[in-house]
Amino acid sequence: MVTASQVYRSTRSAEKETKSFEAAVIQGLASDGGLFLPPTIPQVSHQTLFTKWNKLSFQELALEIMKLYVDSAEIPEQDLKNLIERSYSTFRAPEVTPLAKNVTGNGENLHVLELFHGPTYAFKDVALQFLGNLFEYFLMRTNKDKPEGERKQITVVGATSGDTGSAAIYGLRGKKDVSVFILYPTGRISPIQEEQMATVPDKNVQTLSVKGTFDNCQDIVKAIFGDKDFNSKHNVGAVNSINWARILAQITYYFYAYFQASNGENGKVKFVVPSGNFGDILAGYFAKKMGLPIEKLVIATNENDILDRFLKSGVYERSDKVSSTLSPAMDILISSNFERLLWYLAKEYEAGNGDLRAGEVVNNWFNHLRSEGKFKVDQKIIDGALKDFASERVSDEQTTATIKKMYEISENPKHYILDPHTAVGVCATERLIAKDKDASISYVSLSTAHPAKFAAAVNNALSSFPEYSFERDVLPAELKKLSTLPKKLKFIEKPDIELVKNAIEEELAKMDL
Ligand SMILES: Cc1ncc(COP(=O)(O)O)c(C=O)c1O
Ligand SMILES: N[C@@H](CCOP(=O)(O)O)C(=O)O
Repeated sequence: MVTASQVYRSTRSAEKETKSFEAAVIQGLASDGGLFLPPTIPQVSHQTLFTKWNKLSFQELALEIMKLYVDSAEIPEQDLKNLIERSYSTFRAPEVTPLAKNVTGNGENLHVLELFHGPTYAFKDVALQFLGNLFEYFLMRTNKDKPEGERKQITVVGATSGDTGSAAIYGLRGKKDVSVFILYPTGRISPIQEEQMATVPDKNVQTLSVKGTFDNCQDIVKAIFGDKDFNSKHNVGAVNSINWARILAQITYYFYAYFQASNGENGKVKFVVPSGNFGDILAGYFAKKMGLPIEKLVIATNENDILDRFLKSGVYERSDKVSSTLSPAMDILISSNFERLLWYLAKEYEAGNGDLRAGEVVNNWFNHLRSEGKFKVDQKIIDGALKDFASERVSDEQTTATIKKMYEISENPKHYILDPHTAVGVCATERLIAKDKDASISYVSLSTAHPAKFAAAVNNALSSFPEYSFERDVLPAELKKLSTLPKKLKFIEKPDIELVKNAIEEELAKMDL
């Protein structure tokens, strides 16, 4: 029997009908421009958490969590188990997302959750290795026994500020009946991030370098989803955290890390998440609402601080200009996934727990955002958000200082090197430790990328140390060789949807999928 956590509704929907998991994943963005979510978040008892789940492997946890959101009539348990096993077999760490415990070694209980052991050295791999296999699973089932020419094909279109792009490409490269087009802002990602995308030779992959910002790219992707003719002609698919499967797959490491940090007990654990599009920490929100007793979810932003400003003012307002920072993957003006949190808050505090009323409230807020560039919520919404979230804003100067300090003081291991996004989180974590003065609290700071992806920021912080060498201490051989490979890139001279659609159709015509 399908449950209310295994069907999906748009954050802006006033429709009674809900969609299946497969429909939500394949469609990506709802036709009303909203994001799909489960109207009810499933609950897990403390007994289950602390007598069963606390003993499970990453893969076993992923299965137990995903079963709660996917009806077995849609994906039989054994198939889901196989998808999970295959998705995480590509990770370099047997634990998939290992926790570096007590990194500073001075009783601060500062643990670093290493999410970068996947194929592209960023946390996006955890979801996109799974999503790539999920797309393939659904397409193979849809196309079973269909002759060539009648098979359904998906045209995945994504926007990246650096990491989603390569993770999506590595998750979908070479897969049958799928083409992948990734848009990124020219000159606003690191050299290695560009090389990771552009050096993939697979015929079903094309990277588009767009002269503009990430927000321009994200707006174009959302507009393409809204172009009914183009979408119905090409079956556009989403790999950004627009796609619910991205959030679902990221829930696992919050449970896994909590149990590692608390030694499987019911302890006080705070998670600090370097945030931009809000997809990563939103998965932590689902874990918390499912019953994992997380003390607090802390949003750590760089100078692009819409999330920090909202929690402190209740105003969700797009800044005029995006700041280029040392943590470019978070150089985002509008956090796409925040809408999902707002729906749950609207449902609880504005809509009398009504799904459709919540959709109306969210729709109104985003109509205001579109027409006036901002909207303000009632204090009860903010008070509700603050029960689960806190936020900190970290400058570039503080980011660099944190990379330097951690290199100097870390004990487990010594000379621990942070990428700038992780450093934003660790800086925020150290503020919490100083503020809380509570040795009973464990702090899990998410490390969202390997430092090798951000050479400029890491070298800027550490080059004064005579014993430090980026080539020797940071850069893995498989990333080092990328600079020697030919690049496959297409330049789009301005952030224009028609130029992008034409480029996609030009390349599709050449692809023999
Ligand atoms: C390395 C890195 N850290 C942090 C973030 C922020 O994650 P989210 O966008 O899910 O908030 C991103 C991407 O956005 C990223 O690529
Ligand atoms: N920082 C992201 C931006 C897109 O975020 P997503 O989670 O919606 O894919 C990136 O690395 O591209």
